[in-house]
Amino acid sequence: MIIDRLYNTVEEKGNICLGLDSRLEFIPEGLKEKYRDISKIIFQFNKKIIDETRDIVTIYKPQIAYYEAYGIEGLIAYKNTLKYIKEIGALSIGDIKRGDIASTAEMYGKAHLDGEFEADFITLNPYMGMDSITPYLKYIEEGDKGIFVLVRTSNPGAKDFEYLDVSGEPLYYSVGDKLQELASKYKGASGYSPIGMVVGGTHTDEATEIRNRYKDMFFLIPGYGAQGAKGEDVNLYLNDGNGGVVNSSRGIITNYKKYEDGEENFHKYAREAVLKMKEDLLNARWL
Ligand SMILES: O=c1ccn([C@@H]2O[C@H](COP(=O)(O)O)[C@@H](O)[C@H]2O)c(=O)[nH]1
Repeated sequence: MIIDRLYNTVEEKGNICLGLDSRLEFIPEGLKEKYRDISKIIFQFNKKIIDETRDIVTIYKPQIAYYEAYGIEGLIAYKNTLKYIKEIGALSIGDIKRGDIASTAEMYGKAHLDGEFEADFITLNPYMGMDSITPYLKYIEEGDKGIFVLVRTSNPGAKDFEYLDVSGEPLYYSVGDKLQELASKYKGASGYSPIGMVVGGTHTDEATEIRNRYKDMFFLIPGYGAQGAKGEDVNLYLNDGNGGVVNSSRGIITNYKKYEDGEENFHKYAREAVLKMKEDLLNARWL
């Protein structure tokens, strides 16, 4: 199962999920002058970063908004990035956060777990209910794919709805419990399911409770770096160093901007940021 591949890659390389939120403002001028076409500029930026980090990164997560924003050219870059990640034998999360009625969800599944935008995992928004999730199960059963569903997100606005009281508990537990029930039907050798949860690393008060309640769920943990979460925060969401991948996007891909020679060496500074993050996570584990 894809989740066992992810689990084993975490054992081998650690927890880093590198977010490819590759907006043009984040791309060095030299690369823009060299390639000119937006699709090539973005793809070459991603490729250089992937090539420089593939031995220390567990999974790559392009966020589709950063590609859609540039129209067809951006989507070509999105497609080619996912294709390249697959070609080199690395893992991908298509961060698409879709959620719609079943007949529409079927088409999202076809596009993002099978079609031109095929990724190993995709992110989903469960707000419309479990019938917006079930159309993706056939890709888990037959296509060896996985999903990460939003449960308690990293943004400040998470408090607006996700924390609303439902029978004495925050709403995110209603979502989490339903997902855990569904996930229990699909378990890999690692003990985890290809149905995982998105749990932001920026809120820590409830971290231990969430981790203990969903001990057997694999987490995608955004919020590290640019949004303020630190190693000791995100570590609360891991299970002895596994059971989750920690995403950082801006913190890695724009690290080069801090250096005078950054533009020519953007990929090297991305690697530096990954190494620093790995060390931070490792230190947090032994605190
Ligand atoms: O709760 C969530 C869910 C998804 N994200 C996504 O993760 C990255 C974070 O980027 P940074 O630059 O590291 O802040 C981005 O693609 C978000 O769309 C999230 O932040 N929080």
